[in-house]
Amino acid sequence: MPPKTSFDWANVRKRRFGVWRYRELLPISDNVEPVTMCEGGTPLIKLNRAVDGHVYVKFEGANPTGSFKDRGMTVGVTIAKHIGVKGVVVASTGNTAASAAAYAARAGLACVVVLPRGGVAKGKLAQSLLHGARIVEVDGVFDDALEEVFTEVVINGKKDLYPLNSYNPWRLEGQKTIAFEIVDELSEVPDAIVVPVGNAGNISAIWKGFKELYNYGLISKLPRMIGVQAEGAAPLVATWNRKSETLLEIEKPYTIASAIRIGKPVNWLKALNAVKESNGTFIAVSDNEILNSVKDLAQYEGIGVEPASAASLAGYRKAIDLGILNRDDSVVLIATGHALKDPDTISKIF
Ligand SMILES: Cc1ncc(COP(=O)(O)O)c(C=O)c1O
Ligand SMILES: N[C@@H](CCOP(=O)(O)O)C(=O)O
Repeated sequence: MPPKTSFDWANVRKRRFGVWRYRELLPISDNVEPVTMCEGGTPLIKLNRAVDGHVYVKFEGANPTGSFKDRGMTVGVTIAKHIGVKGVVVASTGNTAASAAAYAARAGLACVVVLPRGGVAKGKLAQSLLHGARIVEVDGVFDDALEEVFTEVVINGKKDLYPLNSYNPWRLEGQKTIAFEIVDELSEVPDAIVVPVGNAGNISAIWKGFKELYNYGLISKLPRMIGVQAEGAAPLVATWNRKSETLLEIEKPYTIASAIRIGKPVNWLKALNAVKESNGTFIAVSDNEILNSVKDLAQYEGIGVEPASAASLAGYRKAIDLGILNRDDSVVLIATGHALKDPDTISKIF
């Protein structure tokens, strides 16, 4: 017998479509007021021309700051405000920073963003500035920025700044609602979910969401989780392919998709478990395949995404070629961020 929950699809569907529709499945008591901007409730768009078959894009670029990070931030910043911290801190390739800055502003909290110098797309940097974050730049890549947050804030215990990268479990609680929305809208579970992977929080969170629905008896099957990384920044693909029990880190990750230019994903073990338990896999795609997918989503479907987001379409195509997925499988591709985030890279396509 599955455990009991007061959650009921018919009831929750009376509420606005978005993260807080699923409040019964978020571990936050009713008396806590959310810091929200109506995040989530993003479009699930069936692809007509870029690929054949039953393939949908979950367009997370439609969130308030233009990426899926807002789902995690609404919950994380709600908790930060509730526990009474002065501010929040994140390391970021740009989207986490933009989202943290916006939600902190809304909550009246300070925000410090630690960024890899020269490694953040223009649109994202502008968002952090716009929302009043304090920007600290470090030499190196995202992993060095996260190390800085770990040593300065977590290890040295600067208690007035609350860390909000995706090792913070509240972030994943918000992001798991992607799974709830997919089931809510399709009224069934797709055969596979294809997710671009960087720090590996999102794939872990989405799997957590599906498993919760399953464990509560609200769905009767689980999807396969397919994680996609860029060839030059694919520590999880290497770890998976070589069946390593420790993470095979990449010291100098590089890909044109700066959002997933990450060599030491903090959620690597959760992500490996998600893929293993779901009978999924990790796939590497080239920068060219990513850029072609950006163009195809834009020009065949009208969907404008930043490069990292298009890794899901590139990964889907590769999964079909390799026989990992069939053309008649129903598949949801997570398109993680909006095209306007990274105009410079996109203009290089043409
Ligand atoms: C646009 C975009 N796509 C994908 C990812 C990867 O998500 P995750 O770090 O949760 O694996 C990120 C951030 O890391 C991102 O900003
Ligand atoms: N691409 C991410 C990297 C950090 O991810 P997080 O989910 O751990 O915050 C970003 O936008 O910074």
